[in-house]
Amino acid sequence: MYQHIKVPADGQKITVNADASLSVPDHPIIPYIVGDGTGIDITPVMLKVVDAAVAKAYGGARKISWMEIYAGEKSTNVYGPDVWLPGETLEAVKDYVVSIKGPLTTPVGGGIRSLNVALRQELDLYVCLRPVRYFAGVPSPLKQPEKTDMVIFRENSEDIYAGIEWAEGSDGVKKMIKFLTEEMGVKKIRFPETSGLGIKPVSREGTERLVRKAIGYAIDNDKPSVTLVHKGNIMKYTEGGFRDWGYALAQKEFGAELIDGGPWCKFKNPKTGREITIKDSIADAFLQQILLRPAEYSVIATLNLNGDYISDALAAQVGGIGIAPGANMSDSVAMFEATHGTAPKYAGKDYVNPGSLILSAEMMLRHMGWIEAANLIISAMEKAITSKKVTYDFARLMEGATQVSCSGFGEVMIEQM
Ligand SMILES: NC(=O)C1=CN([C@@H]2O[C@H](COP(=O)(O)OP(=O)(O)OC[C@H]3O[C@@H](n4cnc5c(N)ncnc54)[C@H](OP(=O)(O)O)[C@@H]3O)[C@@H](O)[C@H]2O)C=CC1
Ligand SMILES: O=C(O)CCC(=O)C(=O)O
Ligand SMILES: [Mg+2]
Repeated sequence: MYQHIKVPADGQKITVNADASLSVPDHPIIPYIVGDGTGIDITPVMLKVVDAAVAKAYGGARKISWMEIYAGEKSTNVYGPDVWLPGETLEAVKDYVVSIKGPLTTPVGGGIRSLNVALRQELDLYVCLRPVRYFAGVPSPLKQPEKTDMVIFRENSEDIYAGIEWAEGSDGVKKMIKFLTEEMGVKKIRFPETSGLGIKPVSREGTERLVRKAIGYAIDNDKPSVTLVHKGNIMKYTEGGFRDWGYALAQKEFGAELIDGGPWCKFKNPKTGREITIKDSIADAFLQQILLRPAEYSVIATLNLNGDYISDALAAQVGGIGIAPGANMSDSVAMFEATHGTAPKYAGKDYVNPGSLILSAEMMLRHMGWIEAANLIISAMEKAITSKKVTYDFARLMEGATQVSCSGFGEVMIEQM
Protein backbone atom coordinates (compact mmCIF):
# COMPACT_ATOMS: atom_id res chain seq x y z
CA MET A 1 0.00 0.00 0.00
CA TYR A 2 2.89 2.39 0.69
CA GLN A 3 5.67 3.14 -1.77
CA HIS A 4 8.62 3.07 0.65
CA ILE A 5 7.21 2.57 4.14
CA LYS A 6 7.51 -1.03 5.31
CA VAL A 7 4.66 -1.98 7.61
CA PRO A 8 5.82 -4.46 10.28
CA ALA A 9 4.05 -7.80 9.98
CA ASP A 10 3.90 -8.36 13.73
CA GLY A 11 1.87 -5.39 14.95
CA GLN A 12 -1.54 -3.71 14.90
CA LYS A 13 -2.83 -0.16 14.60
CA ILE A 14 -3.77 1.99 17.56
CA THR A 15 -7.33 3.22 16.98
CA VAL A 16 -9.41 6.11 18.34
CA ASN A 17 -12.75 5.37 20.02
CA ALA A 18 -15.90 7.50 19.65
CA ASP A 19 -15.14 9.22 22.98
CA ALA A 20 -11.61 10.09 21.71
CA SER A 21 -9.94 7.54 24.01
CA LEU A 22 -7.42 5.16 22.44
CA SER A 23 -7.58 1.41 21.88
CA VAL A 24 -3.98 0.30 22.18
CA PRO A 25 -3.12 -3.28 21.20
CA ASP A 26 -0.30 -5.11 22.99
CA HIS A 27 1.87 -4.87 19.86
CA PRO A 28 1.10 -1.41 18.46
CA ILE A 29 2.77 -0.19 15.28
CA ILE A 30 4.31 3.20 15.98
CA PRO A 31 5.72 5.30 13.14
CA TYR A 32 8.91 7.25 13.78
CA ILE A 33 10.96 9.80 11.84
CA VAL A 34 14.70 9.67 12.56
CA GLY A 35 15.13 13.40 11.84
CA ASP A 36 17.98 15.52 10.53
CA GLY A 37 21.22 16.54 12.24
CA THR A 38 21.45 15.03 15.72
CA GLY A 39 18.25 13.08 14.98
CA ILE A 40 20.55 10.29 13.78
CA ASP A 41 22.15 10.21 17.24
CA ILE A 42 19.19 10.61 19.57
CA THR A 43 16.45 8.65 17.77
CA PRO A 44 18.13 5.19 17.92
CA VAL A 45 18.91 5.79 21.61
CA MET A 46 15.28 6.73 22.30
CA LEU A 47 14.05 3.55 20.54
CA LYS A 48 16.41 1.39 22.62
CA VAL A 49 15.47 3.01 25.93
CA VAL A 50 11.75 2.73 25.19
CA ASP A 51 12.07 -0.93 24.17
CA ALA A 52 13.97 -1.65 27.38
CA ALA A 53 11.36 0.11 29.54
CA VAL A 54 8.47 -1.69 27.84
CA ALA A 55 10.22 -5.08 28.11
CA LYS A 56 10.96 -4.50 31.80
CA ALA A 57 7.47 -3.21 32.61
CA TYR A 58 5.48 -5.92 30.82
CA GLY A 59 7.89 -8.90 30.66
CA GLY A 60 7.32 -9.41 26.92
CA ALA A 61 3.51 -9.22 27.03
CA ARG A 62 3.67 -5.84 25.30
CA LYS A 63 6.08 -4.66 22.62
CA ILE A 64 6.18 -1.75 20.17
CA SER A 65 6.56 -2.57 16.46
CA TRP A 66 8.45 0.47 15.20
CA MET A 67 7.77 1.59 11.62
CA GLU A 68 10.15 4.04 10.00
CA ILE A 69 8.58 6.85 7.99
CA TYR A 70 10.47 9.63 6.27
CA ALA A 71 10.80 13.41 6.25
CA GLY A 72 13.66 15.85 5.74
CA GLU A 73 17.00 14.93 4.25
CA LYS A 74 16.49 11.19 4.60
CA SER A 75 13.26 11.48 2.64
CA THR A 76 15.12 13.10 -0.26
CA ASN A 77 17.44 10.08 -0.32
CA VAL A 78 14.57 7.59 -0.26
CA TYR A 79 11.96 9.33 -2.47
CA GLY A 80 14.01 11.67 -4.68
CA PRO A 81 15.83 14.99 -4.48
CA ASP A 82 12.87 17.33 -3.94
CA VAL A 83 10.64 15.18 -1.76
CA TRP A 84 11.06 16.55 1.77
CA LEU A 85 7.69 15.49 3.16
CA PRO A 86 6.06 12.62 1.22
CA GLY A 87 2.29 12.30 1.20
CA GLU A 88 2.53 8.78 2.61
CA THR A 89 4.34 10.10 5.70
CA LEU A 90 1.33 12.31 6.45
CA GLU A 91 -1.01 9.40 5.74
CA ALA A 92 0.88 7.10 8.11
CA VAL A 93 0.96 9.67 10.94
CA LYS A 94 -2.82 10.03 10.58
CA ASP A 95 -3.57 6.32 10.15
CA TYR A 96 -1.43 5.09 13.02
CA VAL A 97 -2.64 7.83 15.42
CA VAL A 98 0.47 7.95 17.67
CA SER A 99 3.97 8.69 16.34
CA ILE A 100 7.30 10.23 17.31
CA LYS A 101 9.84 12.26 15.39
CA GLY A 102 13.39 13.57 15.65
CA PRO A 103 14.12 17.22 14.81
CA LEU A 104 14.02 18.48 11.21
CA THR A 105 16.14 21.28 9.73
CA THR A 106 14.63 24.53 8.44
CA PRO A 107 17.06 26.80 6.61
CA VAL A 108 17.00 30.49 7.64
CA GLY A 109 15.84 32.89 4.90
CA GLY A 110 15.45 31.00 1.60
CA GLY A 111 15.11 27.28 0.93
CA ILE A 112 12.33 24.98 2.10
CA ARG A 113 9.78 26.10 4.66
CA SER A 114 9.61 24.32 7.98
CA LEU A 115 8.68 20.65 7.70
CA ASN A 116 7.83 20.71 11.40
CA VAL A 117 5.30 23.46 10.83
CA ALA A 118 4.03 21.69 7.69
CA LEU A 119 3.40 18.47 9.67
CA ARG A 120 1.49 20.42 12.32
CA GLN A 121 -0.55 22.32 9.73
CA GLU A 122 -1.30 19.42 7.39
CA LEU A 123 -2.51 17.23 10.27
CA ASP A 124 -4.07 20.15 12.18
CA LEU A 125 -2.04 19.26 15.28
CA TYR A 126 -3.20 22.45 16.95
CA VAL A 127 -1.83 21.87 20.45
CA CYS A 128 1.89 21.98 21.10
CA LEU A 129 2.14 20.58 24.61
CA ARG A 130 5.45 21.18 26.39
CA PRO A 131 5.71 20.29 30.07
CA VAL A 132 8.59 21.89 31.98
CA ARG A 133 9.69 20.25 35.24
CA TYR A 134 12.84 20.00 37.26
CA PHE A 135 14.78 16.77 37.82
CA ALA A 136 16.76 16.81 41.08
CA GLY A 137 20.48 17.22 40.45
CA VAL A 138 20.23 18.84 37.02
CA PRO A 139 22.48 21.92 36.85
CA SER A 140 20.34 25.06 36.47
CA PRO A 141 21.10 28.79 36.43
CA LEU A 142 18.35 29.32 39.05
CA LYS A 143 18.75 29.14 42.83
CA GLN A 144 15.48 27.23 43.22
CA PRO A 145 14.83 25.52 39.89
CA GLU A 146 12.27 23.17 41.48
CA LYS A 147 9.85 26.12 41.62
CA THR A 148 9.56 26.00 37.84
CA ASP A 149 6.76 23.55 37.18
CA MET A 150 4.71 24.60 34.18
CA VAL A 151 2.92 23.10 31.23
CA ILE A 152 2.88 25.12 28.03
CA PHE A 153 -0.08 24.90 25.66
CA ARG A 154 1.24 26.61 22.55
CA GLU A 155 -1.20 27.26 19.70
CA ASN A 156 0.32 25.36 16.80
CA SER A 157 -1.64 26.27 13.66
CA GLU A 158 -1.91 30.07 13.43
CA ASP A 159 -0.03 33.30 14.07
CA ILE A 160 2.89 34.83 12.20
CA TYR A 161 4.40 31.31 12.38
CA ALA A 162 1.98 30.09 9.68
CA GLY A 163 4.45 31.23 7.01
CA ILE A 164 2.23 33.62 5.02
CA GLU A 165 4.84 36.11 3.86
CA TRP A 166 6.33 37.78 0.82
CA ALA A 167 9.98 38.64 0.16
CA GLU A 168 11.27 42.16 -0.39
CA GLY A 169 10.92 43.16 -4.04
CA SER A 170 8.66 40.21 -5.01
CA ASP A 171 5.49 40.67 -7.08
CA GLY A 172 3.52 39.47 -4.06
CA VAL A 173 4.91 42.09 -1.72
CA LYS A 174 4.37 44.85 -4.29
CA LYS A 175 0.73 43.77 -4.72
CA MET A 176 0.15 43.60 -0.96
CA ILE A 177 1.73 47.00 -0.29
CA LYS A 178 -0.29 48.58 -3.13
CA PHE A 179 -3.48 47.06 -1.69
CA LEU A 180 -2.68 48.17 1.83
CA THR A 181 -1.71 51.71 0.94
CA GLU A 182 -4.23 52.39 -1.84
CA GLU A 183 -7.27 50.44 -0.69
CA MET A 184 -6.88 50.11 3.07
CA GLY A 185 -5.46 53.56 3.77
CA VAL A 186 -2.40 52.17 5.54
CA LYS A 187 0.19 54.90 6.05
CA LYS A 188 2.45 53.23 8.55
CA ILE A 189 4.72 51.13 6.34
CA ARG A 190 7.94 53.00 6.97
CA PHE A 191 9.95 51.78 3.94
CA PRO A 192 7.43 50.42 1.39
CA GLU A 193 10.00 49.92 -1.38
CA THR A 194 12.24 47.65 0.69
CA SER A 195 9.86 45.81 3.02
CA GLY A 196 9.15 42.11 3.26
CA LEU A 197 5.66 41.42 4.64
CA GLY A 198 4.18 38.73 6.88
CA ILE A 199 0.58 38.08 7.90
CA LYS A 200 -0.49 37.13 11.43
CA PRO A 201 -3.82 35.28 11.44
CA VAL A 202 -5.25 34.60 14.92
CA SER A 203 -8.85 33.41 15.14
CA ARG A 204 -11.47 33.05 17.84
CA GLU A 205 -12.00 29.39 16.86
CA GLY A 206 -8.27 28.64 16.95
CA THR A 207 -7.90 30.34 20.32
CA GLU A 208 -10.94 28.67 21.83
CA ARG A 209 -9.91 25.12 20.94
CA LEU A 210 -6.43 25.71 22.39
CA VAL A 211 -7.60 27.41 25.59
CA ARG A 212 -10.28 24.71 26.04
CA LYS A 213 -7.53 22.07 26.04
CA ALA A 214 -5.40 24.06 28.48
CA ILE A 215 -8.28 24.50 30.93
CA GLY A 216 -9.25 20.83 30.50
CA TYR A 217 -5.68 19.87 31.40
CA ALA A 218 -5.80 22.09 34.51
CA ILE A 219 -9.02 20.34 35.58
CA ASP A 220 -7.73 16.80 34.92
CA ASN A 221 -4.39 17.44 36.63
CA ASP A 222 -5.66 19.58 39.52
CA LYS A 223 -3.63 22.66 38.57
CA PRO A 224 -4.25 26.02 40.29
CA SER A 225 -4.19 28.40 37.32
CA VAL A 226 -4.15 28.93 33.57
CA THR A 227 -2.27 32.02 32.35
CA LEU A 228 -3.00 33.47 28.91
CA VAL A 229 0.27 34.94 27.64
CA HIS A 230 -0.03 37.53 24.85
CA LYS A 231 1.16 40.90 23.58
CA GLY A 232 -2.37 42.25 23.27
CA ASN A 233 -1.50 45.78 24.31
CA ILE A 234 0.28 46.23 20.97
CA MET A 235 -1.33 43.67 18.63
CA LYS A 236 -4.88 44.32 19.73
CA TYR A 237 -6.92 42.21 17.32
CA THR A 238 -4.64 39.18 17.23
CA GLU A 239 -2.87 38.79 20.58
CA GLY A 240 -5.50 40.96 22.29
CA GLY A 241 -8.17 38.80 20.66
CA PHE A 242 -6.46 35.70 22.07
CA ARG A 243 -6.69 37.14 25.59
CA ASP A 244 -10.32 38.27 25.28
CA TRP A 245 -11.53 35.07 23.59
CA GLY A 246 -9.68 33.00 26.20
CA TYR A 247 -11.32 34.79 29.12
CA ALA A 248 -14.74 34.63 27.39
CA LEU A 249 -14.37 30.87 26.86
CA ALA A 250 -13.49 30.31 30.53
CA GLN A 251 -16.70 32.09 31.53
CA LYS A 252 -18.95 30.61 28.84
CA GLU A 253 -17.83 26.97 28.99
CA PHE A 254 -16.39 26.55 32.49
CA GLY A 255 -18.61 28.97 34.45
CA ALA A 256 -15.68 31.13 35.56
CA GLU A 257 -16.66 34.27 37.48
CA LEU A 258 -14.83 37.59 37.43
CA ILE A 259 -12.50 38.37 40.35
CA ASP A 260 -12.89 42.01 41.55
CA GLY A 261 -14.53 43.06 38.29
CA GLY A 262 -12.10 41.09 36.08
CA PRO A 263 -10.50 40.36 33.77
CA TRP A 264 -9.06 37.59 35.99
CA CYS A 265 -11.68 35.00 36.75
CA LYS A 266 -12.00 31.74 38.64
CA PHE A 267 -14.10 28.61 38.92
CA LYS A 268 -14.15 25.48 41.05
CA ASN A 269 -12.51 22.41 39.57
CA PRO A 270 -15.48 20.04 39.06
CA LYS A 271 -13.24 17.06 39.88
CA THR A 272 -11.52 18.28 43.04
CA GLY A 273 -13.49 21.31 44.23
CA ARG A 274 -10.32 23.38 44.27
CA GLU A 275 -10.21 26.80 42.66
CA ILE A 276 -8.71 27.37 39.21
CA THR A 277 -7.76 30.97 38.40
CA ILE A 278 -7.69 32.16 34.80
CA LYS A 279 -5.32 35.11 34.46
CA ASP A 280 -3.20 36.76 31.80
CA SER A 281 0.24 38.22 31.43
CA ILE A 282 1.80 40.39 28.73
CA ALA A 283 4.58 38.39 27.10
CA ASP A 284 7.57 40.65 27.86
CA ALA A 285 6.64 40.97 31.52
CA PHE A 286 5.93 37.25 31.62
CA LEU A 287 9.49 36.42 30.57
CA GLN A 288 10.83 38.22 33.64
CA GLN A 289 8.12 36.85 35.95
CA ILE A 290 8.99 33.24 35.12
CA LEU A 291 12.54 33.90 36.30
CA LEU A 292 11.67 35.95 39.36
CA ARG A 293 8.40 34.33 40.52
CA PRO A 294 8.04 30.99 38.71
CA ALA A 295 5.89 29.42 41.44
CA GLU A 296 3.01 31.74 40.47
CA TYR A 297 2.57 30.06 37.09
CA SER A 298 1.25 26.61 36.26
CA VAL A 299 -0.58 26.00 32.97
CA ILE A 300 0.34 28.47 30.22
CA ALA A 301 -1.83 29.03 27.12
CA THR A 302 -0.22 31.14 24.44
CA LEU A 303 0.11 31.92 20.77
CA ASN A 304 2.46 30.12 18.41
CA LEU A 305 5.50 32.43 18.35
CA ASN A 306 5.31 33.37 22.05
CA GLY A 307 5.09 29.65 22.82
CA ASP A 308 8.22 28.97 20.79
CA TYR A 309 10.24 31.55 22.75
CA ILE A 310 8.74 30.61 26.12
CA SER A 311 9.46 26.88 25.54
CA ASP A 312 13.21 27.39 25.21
CA ALA A 313 13.35 30.01 27.99
CA LEU A 314 11.55 27.76 30.48
CA ALA A 315 13.61 24.75 29.40
CA ALA A 316 16.75 26.72 30.26
CA GLN A 317 15.44 27.35 33.77
CA VAL A 318 15.35 23.64 34.54
CA GLY A 319 18.61 22.69 32.83
CA GLY A 320 18.30 23.35 29.11
CA ILE A 321 16.72 21.96 25.98
CA GLY A 322 18.61 18.70 26.37
CA ILE A 323 15.70 17.46 28.50
CA ALA A 324 12.72 19.40 27.10
CA PRO A 325 10.00 17.09 25.74
CA GLY A 326 6.85 17.83 23.80
CA ALA A 327 3.89 16.69 21.74
CA ASN A 328 1.89 18.03 18.81
CA MET A 329 -1.74 17.00 19.11
CA SER A 330 -5.12 17.21 17.43
CA ASP A 331 -8.26 15.69 18.91
CA SER A 332 -7.22 12.29 17.54
CA VAL A 333 -3.61 12.30 16.34
CA ALA A 334 -0.52 12.82 18.51
CA MET A 335 3.02 13.25 17.27
CA PHE A 336 5.71 13.49 19.94
CA GLU A 337 8.93 15.46 19.48
CA ALA A 338 11.66 17.22 21.44
CA THR A 339 11.59 21.00 21.91
CA HIS A 340 15.11 21.45 20.51
CA GLY A 341 16.27 21.39 16.91
CA THR A 342 18.89 19.51 14.92
CA ALA A 343 21.96 21.12 16.58
CA PRO A 344 23.93 20.56 13.33
CA LYS A 345 27.41 21.14 14.79
CA TYR A 346 27.00 17.98 16.88
CA ALA A 347 25.35 15.79 14.21
CA GLY A 348 26.68 12.25 13.95
CA LYS A 349 29.07 12.65 16.89
CA ASP A 350 27.15 10.53 19.41
CA TYR A 351 27.45 13.52 21.73
CA VAL A 352 24.20 15.35 22.56
CA ASN A 353 21.68 14.64 25.28
CA PRO A 354 18.98 12.21 24.08
CA GLY A 355 16.86 13.15 27.13
CA SER A 356 14.37 15.42 25.34
CA LEU A 357 13.36 12.75 22.86
CA ILE A 358 13.34 10.03 25.53
CA LEU A 359 11.07 12.18 27.71
CA SER A 360 8.88 12.86 24.65
CA ALA A 361 8.58 9.08 24.31
CA GLU A 362 7.70 8.93 28.00
CA MET A 363 4.82 11.33 27.28
CA MET A 364 3.84 9.06 24.39
CA LEU A 365 3.74 5.95 26.59
CA ARG A 366 1.62 7.82 29.17
CA HIS A 367 -0.71 8.99 26.36
CA MET A 368 -1.08 5.32 25.32
CA GLY A 369 -1.91 4.31 28.90
CA TRP A 370 1.37 2.39 29.29
CA ILE A 371 1.93 4.07 32.64
CA GLU A 372 4.28 1.46 34.11
CA ALA A 373 6.74 1.85 31.23
CA ALA A 374 6.45 5.64 31.40
CA ASN A 375 7.15 5.59 35.15
CA LEU A 376 10.21 3.39 34.57
CA ILE A 377 11.61 5.97 32.16
CA ILE A 378 11.12 8.81 34.66
CA SER A 379 12.77 6.87 37.48
CA ALA A 380 15.65 5.78 35.20
CA MET A 381 16.17 9.41 34.18
CA GLU A 382 16.19 10.51 37.83
CA LYS A 383 18.68 7.80 38.78
CA ALA A 384 20.94 8.48 35.77
CA ILE A 385 21.12 12.17 36.69
CA THR A 386 21.76 11.37 40.35
CA SER A 387 24.60 9.04 39.31
CA LYS A 388 26.17 12.07 37.55
CA LYS A 389 26.89 10.04 34.41
CA VAL A 390 25.55 12.64 32.00
CA THR A 391 26.07 14.14 28.53
CA TYR A 392 28.22 17.24 27.87
CA ASP A 393 25.45 19.78 28.48
CA PHE A 394 25.03 18.71 32.11
CA ALA A 395 28.63 17.58 32.66
CA ARG A 396 30.02 21.04 31.87
CA LEU A 397 27.92 22.55 34.67
CA MET A 398 27.94 19.72 37.23
CA GLU A 399 30.67 19.21 39.80
CA GLY A 400 32.07 15.67 39.90
CA ALA A 401 30.24 14.50 36.78
CA THR A 402 31.43 11.77 34.41
CA GLN A 403 30.69 12.79 30.82
CA VAL A 404 29.10 10.06 28.74
CA SER A 405 28.10 9.97 25.06
CA CYS A 406 24.56 10.17 23.73
CA SER A 407 24.32 6.37 23.42
CA GLY A 408 26.24 6.05 26.72
CA PHE A 409 23.50 8.01 28.49
CA GLY A 410 20.92 5.63 27.03
CA GLU A 411 22.93 2.71 28.43
CA VAL A 412 23.10 4.38 31.86
CA MET A 413 19.32 4.78 31.82
CA ILE A 414 18.78 1.16 30.82
CA GLU A 415 21.12 -0.05 33.59
CA GLN A 416 18.99 1.89 36.09
CA MET A 417 15.70 0.17 35.11
N1 LIG B 1 10.91 20.65 16.07
C1 LIG B 1 12.02 20.71 15.36
O1 LIG B 1 12.33 19.81 14.59
C2 LIG B 1 12.89 21.90 15.50
C3 LIG B 1 13.78 22.17 14.50
N2 LIG B 1 14.63 23.24 14.61
C4 LIG B 1 15.60 23.42 13.53
O2 LIG B 1 16.88 22.95 13.98
C5 LIG B 1 17.93 23.65 13.32
C6 LIG B 1 18.98 24.13 14.31
O3 LIG B 1 18.38 25.12 15.14
P1 LIG B 1 19.10 25.90 16.32
O4 LIG B 1 18.52 27.23 16.38
O5 LIG B 1 20.56 25.72 16.22
O6 LIG B 1 18.56 25.20 17.65
P2 LIG B 1 18.88 23.78 18.29
O7 LIG B 1 17.81 23.54 19.28
O8 LIG B 1 19.08 22.75 17.27
O9 LIG B 1 20.28 23.99 19.03
C7 LIG B 1 20.59 25.12 19.81
C8 LIG B 1 21.52 24.74 20.95
O10 LIG B 1 20.78 24.01 21.92
C9 LIG B 1 21.58 23.02 22.51
N3 LIG B 1 21.00 21.70 22.17
C10 LIG B 1 20.19 21.35 21.15
N4 LIG B 1 19.90 20.07 21.19
C11 LIG B 1 20.51 19.57 22.27
C12 LIG B 1 20.58 18.27 22.85
N5 LIG B 1 19.96 17.23 22.31
N6 LIG B 1 21.34 18.12 23.97
C13 LIG B 1 21.96 19.16 24.52
N7 LIG B 1 21.93 20.41 24.03
C14 LIG B 1 21.22 20.60 22.92
C15 LIG B 1 22.97 23.20 21.94
O11 LIG B 1 23.62 24.13 22.80
P3 LIG B 1 25.21 24.31 23.01
O12 LIG B 1 25.70 24.99 21.75
O13 LIG B 1 25.29 25.19 24.22
O14 LIG B 1 25.82 22.98 23.21
C16 LIG B 1 22.67 23.80 20.59
O15 LIG B 1 23.75 24.50 20.03
C17 LIG B 1 17.24 24.79 12.53
O16 LIG B 1 17.16 24.37 11.20
C18 LIG B 1 15.87 24.88 13.16
O17 LIG B 1 14.94 25.39 12.27
C19 LIG B 1 14.65 24.04 15.73
C20 LIG B 1 13.77 23.80 16.75
C21 LIG B 1 12.79 22.74 16.70
O1 LIG C 1 10.37 24.26 12.48
C1 LIG C 1 11.44 24.69 12.87
O2 LIG C 1 12.47 24.59 12.21
C2 LIG C 1 11.55 25.36 14.21
C3 LIG C 1 10.43 24.98 15.11
C4 LIG C 1 10.64 25.34 16.52
O3 LIG C 1 11.55 26.06 16.90
C5 LIG C 1 9.71 24.80 17.51
O4 LIG C 1 8.71 24.21 17.15
O5 LIG C 1 9.97 24.98 18.71
MG1 LIG D 1 11.52 26.35 19.04
